Amino acid sequence: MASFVIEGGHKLHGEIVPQGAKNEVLQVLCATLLTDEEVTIENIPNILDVNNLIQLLRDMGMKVSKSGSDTYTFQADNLNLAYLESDDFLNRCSKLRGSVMLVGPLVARFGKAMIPKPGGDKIGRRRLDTHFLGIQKLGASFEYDAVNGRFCINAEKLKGAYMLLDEASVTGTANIVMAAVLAEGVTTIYNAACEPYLQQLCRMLNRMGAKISGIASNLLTIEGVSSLKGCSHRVLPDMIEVGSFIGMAAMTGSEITIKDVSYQNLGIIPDSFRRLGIRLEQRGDDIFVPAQEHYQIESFIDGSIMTIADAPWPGLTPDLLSVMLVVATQAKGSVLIHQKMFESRLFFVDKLIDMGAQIILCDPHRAVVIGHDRNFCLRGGNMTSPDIRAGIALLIAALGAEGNSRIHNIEQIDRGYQHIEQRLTALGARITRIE
Ligand SMILES: CC(=O)N[C@H]1[C@@H](OP(=O)(O)OP(=O)(O)OC[C@H]2O[C@@H](n3ccc(=O)[nH]c3=O)[C@H](O)[C@@H]2O)O[C@H](CO)[C@@H](O)[C@@H]1O
Ligand SMILES: C=C(OP(=O)(O)O)C(=O)O
Repeated sequence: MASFVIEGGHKLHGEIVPQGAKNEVLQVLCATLLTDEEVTIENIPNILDVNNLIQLLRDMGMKVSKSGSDTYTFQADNLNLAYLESDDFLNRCSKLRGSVMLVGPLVARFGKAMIPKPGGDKIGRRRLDTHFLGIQKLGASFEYDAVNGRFCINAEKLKGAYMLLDEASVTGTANIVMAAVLAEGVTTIYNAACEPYLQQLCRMLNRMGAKISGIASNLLTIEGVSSLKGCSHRVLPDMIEVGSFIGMAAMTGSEITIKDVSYQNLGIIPDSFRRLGIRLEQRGDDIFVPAQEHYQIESFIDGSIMTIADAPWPGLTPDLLSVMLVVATQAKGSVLIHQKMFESRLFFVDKLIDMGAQIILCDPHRAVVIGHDRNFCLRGGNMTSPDIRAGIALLIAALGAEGNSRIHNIEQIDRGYQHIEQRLTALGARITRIE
């Protein structure tokens, strides 16, 4: 397990460019399975989760060629479907949440798919009912093979259907959409998730010849087509990285410009940081965060304590709450951080409390942060990153702390943040990777 050693207390300064969005890439990579023609994707980040999925596709027989530093072309014209039965396939899928989205395209194009319980962060229950119920509605059968610990999905033919999802699952909606584009007839998905990740997937599929309408809403209508063709696609900047950098600037009192953020696709994220008192300016398509010694958390209009809570898009993504919680530890005022979706994502606050933060963990979903207004500086600590976003949040805490910190298990951070120590070192951070 690799770790980071961080010398805290240094101001950062300069410009940083966000990588392509991890959660979008995982979707569009799976969608390349839907055609035998070439699909070229630009702005693919060099991160563990994405590299693992690309390798998985290669092992399935996908032709993959790299035509630029972040551009790849994929062609699924001669897949080895027998590989899906192998232990190697199941082992690799079980390490990666995104692998669950192989089911939709495989069942749509080849009539069968195989999947173990997928990996990803251990941040609470992560059920797959929405995926399975949706694909079943299209006519596929699901069987759980307890001996090999895998789900086997089969369909002679998929047929369009109406469905009201039990929850607006991000990867669930992507999976169903990818199955429905090649189904016969019309599929209507109500209570669909509509994150920019999904909007991008649907736009790419339409460029491939799919007929999806209602993009960006929670009601998608998909008219099935018999085949899809190749296309080119550019991945949006990673909104979670953008939010992480806003938090990092605030926590370290630094002036940073985050370049080319695709501001119109950030939704409520900038305003959510503003509610913590953080000033940020939109400059063209960049975000400028000025150096701020103090920032004051707003109250609600009736004077009651601010709550920052997650919700399905266009609500606030749960993936930024850990960062916002850390930032609040040095704000003036108090805030309730309410992580509604996941029940095991806030336990990392113990580490922040050890560093001197004032936090009350009310229950697994809710933590109250009483900001220090920089009257007390967090002290460096020795900690382990439990999940990707707690990992980056702890890194931000360490950058703002006095003294040295060590963060173990940084593979969690590497899952989603490209060359993070080099990019932050270029801004003036002191981070060393210890293998
Ligand atoms: C690879 C990928 O894209 N991962 C993202 C994806 O995971 P993923 O697609 O796995 O997450 P889901 O959207 O399915 O659900 C996340 C959690 O929220 C709960 N839930 C979901 C919808 C809802 O309306 N109500 C509700 O309570 C679910 O029960 C689950 O516990 O979306 C999550 C929610 O934005 C993000 O944290 C993950 O980073
Ligand atoms: C929870 C996340 O990732 P995954 O769904 O891949 O575990 C995340 O990106 O914050």
